[in-house]
Amino acid sequence: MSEVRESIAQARRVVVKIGSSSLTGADGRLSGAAVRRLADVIAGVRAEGRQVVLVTSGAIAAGLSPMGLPTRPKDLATAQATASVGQGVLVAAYSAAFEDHGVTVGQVLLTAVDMARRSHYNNAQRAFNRLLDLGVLPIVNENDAVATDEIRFGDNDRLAALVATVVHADALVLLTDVDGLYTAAPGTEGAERIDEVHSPDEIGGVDVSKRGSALGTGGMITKLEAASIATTSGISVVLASAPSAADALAGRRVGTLFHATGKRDTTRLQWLAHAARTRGTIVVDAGAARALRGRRASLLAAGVTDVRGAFEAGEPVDLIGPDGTVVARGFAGFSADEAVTMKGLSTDVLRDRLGEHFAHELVHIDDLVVM
Ligand SMILES: Nc1ncnc2c1ncn2[C@@H]1O[C@H](COP(=O)(O)OP(=O)(O)O)[C@@H](O)[C@H]1O
Ligand SMILES: N[C@@H](CCC(=O)OP(=O)(O)O)C(=O)O
Repeated sequence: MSEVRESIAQARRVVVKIGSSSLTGADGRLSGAAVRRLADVIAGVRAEGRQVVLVTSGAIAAGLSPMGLPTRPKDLATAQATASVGQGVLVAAYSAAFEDHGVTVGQVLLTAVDMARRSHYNNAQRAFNRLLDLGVLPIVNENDAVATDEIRFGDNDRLAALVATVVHADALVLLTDVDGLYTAAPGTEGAERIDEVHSPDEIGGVDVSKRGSALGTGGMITKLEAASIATTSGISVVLASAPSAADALAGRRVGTLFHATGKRDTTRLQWLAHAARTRGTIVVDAGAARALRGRRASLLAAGVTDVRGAFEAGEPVDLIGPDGTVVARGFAGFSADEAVTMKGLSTDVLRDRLGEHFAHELVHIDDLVVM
């Protein structure tokens, strides 16, 4: 067994994600020392000529003190306000820490829609590429201040995996408060660290049900989802503890390595096929199902017989045929409520009855993947 994980050691473009639990002290507040330690490690990686995108949680944790709050707020509005205050504090802490290394940082705040809709996705991709070309370190977080319950990721694990696909990263390093994936939650008797995962089947029996820390949101479940998104897109993943960040990035045998299973340079559509949780279902007639299977056409409202679930425009939906089999997955061009009023109508009728805005595909051909 090789001592160095080449897929990580050789990675030229790396997305590093750090969770709230690793950025906070015992009091649950942002730890300046933790921010500086991470900045030291990332500056070292960049000095080797590698490019890094940092996805960092911690906005809510950083907002607790200025807002005079003892614990993470439960209601969405207060969480949004706290994140809005804390995000500035968080990025200021990183800016100062990276300035000591002569590294300029740029803040990028994303919502789930930015990762789903083609136009937003392309826009984000262009911004990342230019920041990296200019030698800037992009610092990413979810745009918590405007993300509603329906559309928010909530955890940053899946966001980090999607960012890794957007920037065509070679590797994704997830830093957390535990030194890898265990066969059961750490502390459980007999739980052992898993060194490498070659395929999802190997970890089918792993218990990830135990929640993470009070500040972290996703626990291990969202980390495994993130690993699945990235590895099926050809990106190797290491899950490791924050103190072992330097070793993890150097490819030393710390944490858990998830080997890439898919091809590199996949698009957001492969993510859609493999890992997206769909928010609803659009039932199509036999003709539309044939056209979709032949990858010949967008889905028009005329071919839709039923709409199920509650989805917003831009969210992933299953497209199923009259026999109930999933034909394709796509990003909906309209919300479920809108789709219900549009179903079965031709484009001309939609234009006449509902106006120009509705005279469009329900799912554009560029926004769907045949299953
Ligand atoms: N099988 C498992 N292996 C490792 N950790 C697990 C497992 N099941 C649950 N966990 C929990 O997941 C936690 C990490 O998730 P979380 O607190 O959300 O971290 P972060 O803030 O870094 O996203 C660990 O502290 C651990 O308690
Ligand atoms: N966007 C939120 C992060 C949410 C969160 O806690 O994520 P994580 O710690 O990665 O599970 C914040 O900055 O507070």
